Amino acid sequence: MTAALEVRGLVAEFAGRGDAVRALHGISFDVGETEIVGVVGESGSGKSTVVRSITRLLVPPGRVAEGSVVFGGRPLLELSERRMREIRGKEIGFVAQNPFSALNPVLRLERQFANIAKAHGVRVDAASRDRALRLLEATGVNDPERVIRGYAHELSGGMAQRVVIAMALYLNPRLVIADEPTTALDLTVQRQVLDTLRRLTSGSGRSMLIVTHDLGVVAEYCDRVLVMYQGKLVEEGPVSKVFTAPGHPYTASLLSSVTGPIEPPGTDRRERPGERLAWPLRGGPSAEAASRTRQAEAALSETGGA
Ligand SMILES: Nc1ncnc2c1ncn2[C@@H]1O[C@H](COP(=O)(O)OP(=O)(O)OP(=O)(O)O)[C@@H](O)[C@H]1O
Repeated sequence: MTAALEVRGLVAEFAGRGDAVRALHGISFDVGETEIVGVVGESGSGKSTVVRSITRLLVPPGRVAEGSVVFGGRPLLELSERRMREIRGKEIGFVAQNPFSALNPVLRLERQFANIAKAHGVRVDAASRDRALRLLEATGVNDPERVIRGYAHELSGGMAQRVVIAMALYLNPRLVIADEPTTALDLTVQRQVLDTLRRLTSGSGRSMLIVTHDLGVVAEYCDRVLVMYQGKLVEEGPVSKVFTAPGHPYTASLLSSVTGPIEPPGTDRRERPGERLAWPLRGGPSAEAASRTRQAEAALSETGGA
């Protein structure tokens, strides 16, 4: 598979009073064209630092000390900030955890779409507005014409994240990077937003790198998984393989540490006590995801997580 993104030997550190603290210890991985890759690991393992390093959004005291990131043949870490800004938004769409931090509170949403277009030299006209409306509709925003004339504060969290996804996809990026895109949302809307993200990603030849702490999300939505532990990539591979036969003790413990069922966002656990990873089987989006889930379920019982 051709790689959309190639990360090699990424080392990131945070400067402190004394020695710099190393947050990433030489991370290497690829994201293939059209692939959805999940990044999992405990809090502090470096997931967000990977994403920020790749997108060059790591701010001081953080810095990338070593390594390379090649996207579409270009070395991202060596580009000027101006060139990087052109790539971000146009070729790489970014969806952050909190949608309201990504939206401007004082500008109407249509103006924000127009600003994205303008910043990338794309003509702002009826056709570009129409494209924003169609994308909002595709992300599940009701009455996009009304919404686009309004402000961020008028939106629920779920609707705001749909708007952010529409903005991230507005200029048709080849790669979408999402850092815990549903963590800030109510459980009831998390799954709808993830379904939207996947539909608009995999159906259109895009690749996605998604950071999540939710193994159920990985089981259902991702092709491959990267497992991080203390700033290192300890395991990577197809979800079906890693979840059924984890090769690293940390992955096994991550799987076995799931003490309750891995559920779709919004599921009332009391409804189905004892079930594990069974949710895509109940009207889930694809047979493939269901099969992955069955495999993960088997892995959980093998690793003693029941
Ligand atoms: N601004 C900062 N200053 C100093 N150290 C930091 C800073 N941000 C992150 N770190 C350190 O870098 C390491 C990786 O953090 P990072 O936020 O990437 O982890 P994470 O896996 O995304 O965690 P979480 O799931 O909680 O978001 C941690 O040890 C953290 O303490």
